[in-house]
Amino acid sequence: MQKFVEVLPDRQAIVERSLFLLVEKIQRTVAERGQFTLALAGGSTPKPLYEAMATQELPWDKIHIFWGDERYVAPDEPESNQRMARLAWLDRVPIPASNIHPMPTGAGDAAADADRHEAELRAFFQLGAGEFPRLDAILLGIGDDAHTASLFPQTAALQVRDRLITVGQKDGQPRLTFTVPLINQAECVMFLVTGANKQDAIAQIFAPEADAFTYPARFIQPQGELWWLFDEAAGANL
Ligand SMILES: O=C(O)[C@H](O)[C@@H](O)[C@H](O)[C@H](O)COP(=O)(O)O
Repeated sequence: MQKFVEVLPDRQAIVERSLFLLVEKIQRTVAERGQFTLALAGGSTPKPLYEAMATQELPWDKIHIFWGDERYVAPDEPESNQRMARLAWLDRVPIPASNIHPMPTGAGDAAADADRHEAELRAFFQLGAGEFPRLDAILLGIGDDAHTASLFPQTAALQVRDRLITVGQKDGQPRLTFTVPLINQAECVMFLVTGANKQDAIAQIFAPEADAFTYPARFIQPQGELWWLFDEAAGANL
């Protein structure tokens, strides 16, 4: 694993830096392998990056979009991560509809939809039993409780090691989420973190010793590159 930690002046600087890194990776990977697989973070932090991605001239037919987690709501609900990314970005570029792979939330049963998405990913990546796909990039955020994706503290999702997709729980509400092993298989994981309210979580995530079940982002140790992009407020104690 190669780890990169950058504290940037503000949110706009994070947008510009992450845009540069992502566009460069997309162009290089598509040139080398003809495809780029990217999983999006939800929440509010990445939205300006998604808006900036919508302005880029990229080989959209070679880019496949996934989500690292999804609230268990319909895709037209305000809390939907899929809805945010489509409005900010995907509806504004000529990416084929078949290149967009949202987490299903329509079965009325989160576990059934998790199984369905697991099967979709296994088919897309043509996986054999027990294999995990290596996504080219996974974008992630951090909650002020040090959760990432929908891997929340002291939840069963943190222990799942034999699946790609599982059901996370936030305050008793189900969410679909990438598992720790799926995230850690990635070529590149990029955390985008802003705001002073994340300082304590970051301190625990970067501490030499701390309990990963209490601070779940500590479980994220990808095979490839690990990028942490902070604004000064979030990265003040680094
Ligand atoms: O579905 C979600 O909400 C995200 O995937 C979640 O993990 C998010 O990245 C963090 O909670 C940070 O959220 P903010 O960017 O809004 O601070």
